[in-house]
Amino acid sequence: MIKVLKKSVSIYIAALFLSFAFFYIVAQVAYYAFIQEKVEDYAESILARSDNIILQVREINALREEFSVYTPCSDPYLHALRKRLWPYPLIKDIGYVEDGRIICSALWGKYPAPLSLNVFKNKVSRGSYTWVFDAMIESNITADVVYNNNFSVTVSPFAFTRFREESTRWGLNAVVGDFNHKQHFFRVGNNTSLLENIEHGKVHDLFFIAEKSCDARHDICVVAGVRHSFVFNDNGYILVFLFCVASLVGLIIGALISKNQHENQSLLTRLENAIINKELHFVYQPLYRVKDKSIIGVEVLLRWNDKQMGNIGPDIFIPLAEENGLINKISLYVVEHAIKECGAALREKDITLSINVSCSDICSKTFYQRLVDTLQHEGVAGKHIMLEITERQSGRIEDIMQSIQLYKEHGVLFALDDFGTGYSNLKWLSMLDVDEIKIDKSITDSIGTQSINRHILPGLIAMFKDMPRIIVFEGVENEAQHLFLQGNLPESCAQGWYFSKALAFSEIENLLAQVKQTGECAVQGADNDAAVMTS
Ligand SMILES: Nc1nc2c(ncn2[C@@H]2O[C@H](COP(=O)(O)O[C@H]3[C@@H](O)[C@H](n4cnc5c(=O)[nH]c(N)nc54)O[C@@H]3COP(=O)(O)O)[C@@H](O)[C@H]2O)c(=O)[nH]1
Repeated sequence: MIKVLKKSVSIYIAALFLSFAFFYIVAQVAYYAFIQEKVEDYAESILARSDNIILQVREINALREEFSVYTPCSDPYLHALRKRLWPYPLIKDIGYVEDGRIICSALWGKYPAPLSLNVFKNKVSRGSYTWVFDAMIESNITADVVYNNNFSVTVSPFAFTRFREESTRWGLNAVVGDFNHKQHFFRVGNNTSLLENIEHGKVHDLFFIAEKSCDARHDICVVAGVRHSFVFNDNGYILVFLFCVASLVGLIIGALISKNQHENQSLLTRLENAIINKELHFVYQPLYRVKDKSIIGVEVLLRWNDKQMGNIGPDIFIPLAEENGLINKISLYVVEHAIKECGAALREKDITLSINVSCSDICSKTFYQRLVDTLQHEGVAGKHIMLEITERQSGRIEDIMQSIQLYKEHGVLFALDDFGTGYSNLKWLSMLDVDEIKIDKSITDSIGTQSINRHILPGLIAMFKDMPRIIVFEGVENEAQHLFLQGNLPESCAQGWYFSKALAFSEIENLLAQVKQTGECAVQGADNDAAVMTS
């Protein structure tokens, strides 16, 4: 009980941990993508704004001729400047420049003392324009001014306010420069020196997201960047939300796994008890020779009828037994009880009993000894037993090859099951000394259909025609399949619902008796079959 409880707790802890890890990673990746997009938008918006300013400056500059009719700095001149300035939201002022000094402007009128633009150091010359960044126009008033000849345009200090606000809010940085980033015009943010270093490849920082947006027309580039913070540093609500979702998902997954484990565990315990209490029983499916429908043997198939859970198919409990180390116990049980049940019929009718075994059974000394002892005890010759193996329960093929020889000393036969599937293939066929090859139902199903497997059939038939092995087609369900086999491989054998479903032992006894009484089909032994196939 404590063990089960401990296991359940571990499952819940693991599920919660994985769920937290999953949501944490997803949140981080999503947040990274979000921030990257934001930085991209930021760079593009600054570039668009810069482009816009340049266009407005050029536009105003192109109209300068209309002021030339007035005396510079006269009232009509200033009035014309103000009128021209009005429709440009990103331009704050237009001024008249003489010898690198602004004499008057639309906003300030005539300057009491001309404003010398030559004293400012933060200057960039671009063609006929000179940009002066952070020019101090009045005490505490700075702005970017661009001028050429007698004309200056002052960019609104609020043109980039939005970007400064965004910078404060998200920690964004931007550097605006020329296309090759040799000249930097202006910067936004507190971490622009790191951004510049990253941009110039001097520093590599995985956690700094940088994006570039350029416009070749205006020879301008904006590099924007931000240090990637963890999603939870920025928003506690997201942390709480993620914690709740991850806990819920973790608990649901934990409960599902626990339930599944519990069910499997109880099924396993039930199976263990069923073996101990001999509650498993057998049905037998006959194998027929195709050409005359005579019975050459029977395959024993295990059935389990649990008192509480009802019928549980071998496709469920055999894999469960394989996964949990119970398959050997099951095989021992089958060998002992099925040979005992069928012993007389095998001897009298000279047929084979096919038994599904796992590769680990064949290599097990206990299994070998139990089979030999049972054969001796029941007085059944080894040639009446056909052990069916498949690569599904794989083992070392060299060990299996060796073990097969031991059984062969007692005349026991071997069949390679499920041939044509991934579990049984030519490599195994070439390496193992088997007496019978059972062609998987998926190949039989393709007879007379458009299935892709039908392309395999002609090759298989050609290959098996000359092969000294008993060939059994599994899962024959209709007459068309039977007729096809009769026409193409009459010496082969078949098993399937077309002939008979798996029957209780008493029914098999009746069937064998009828066959003998009516004399329709001669019952032949495996030895005869082998002889027929080789001839
Ligand atoms: N190791 C052991 N494996 C065993 C044992 N008993 C059964 N099994 C394996 O379980 C798988 C499912 O078996 P089962 O449900 O019994 O199905 C068998 C036949 O009923 C089915 N079959 C036969 N003819 C037809 C048909 O015409 N149509 C159709 N849809 N199904 C058909 O095929 C199964 C037999 O397959 P095979 O063993 O490959 O010959 C199955 O893998 C069994 O091997 C056991 O005691 N030990």
